[in-house]
Amino acid sequence: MYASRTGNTEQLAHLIKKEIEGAVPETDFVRVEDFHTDLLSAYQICVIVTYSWGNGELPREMVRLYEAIEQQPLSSLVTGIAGTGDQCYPYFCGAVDRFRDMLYVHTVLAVTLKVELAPQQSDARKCSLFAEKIAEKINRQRVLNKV
Ligand SMILES: Cc1cc2nc3c(=O)[nH]c(=O)nc-3n(C[C@H](O)[C@H](O)[C@H](O)COP(=O)(O)O)c2cc1C
Repeated sequence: MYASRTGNTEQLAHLIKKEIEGAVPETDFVRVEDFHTDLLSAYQICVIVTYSWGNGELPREMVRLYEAIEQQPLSSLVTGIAGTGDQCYPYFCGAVDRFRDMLYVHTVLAVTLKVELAPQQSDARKCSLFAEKIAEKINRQRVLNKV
């Protein structure tokens, strides 16, 4: 799930999606504005990709998702949070940090990733590691749930 104004975060979301598809059989790829938060509990994994706004704030369109995760019982949802930002701003990728802190408390947070503006070739490896961390966490959850 992603939010993007000028395309950097959408590019990052596509890279992550490509990597996750190699690790997870069935995925949906949606802009956050098009996602019904009532469906969150139907998913095993939720990956959020966001830009930052204001002074390291969440984009307005991400607030509904943030609050829904905070309020719903999603303690076995495996999550990952990634984002793009600009180091010129004092709070680089602040929205990633805000999500990270909330997801750590309310879900099974597997991984975080911050990328400077548009993703570069060197970020592809980071996206691959991001997907690996998600897959590892899902496998661990499966083992734990069997015990
Ligand atoms: C008004 C404004 C405020 C921003 N505030 C921040 C910020 O606080 N922290 C940060 O890391 N980036 C900030 N950015 C940079 C964007 O998050 C960055 O350019 C991002 O890659 C945009 O993603 P998008 O192309 O998907 O829209 C800001 C950009 C604008 C225009």
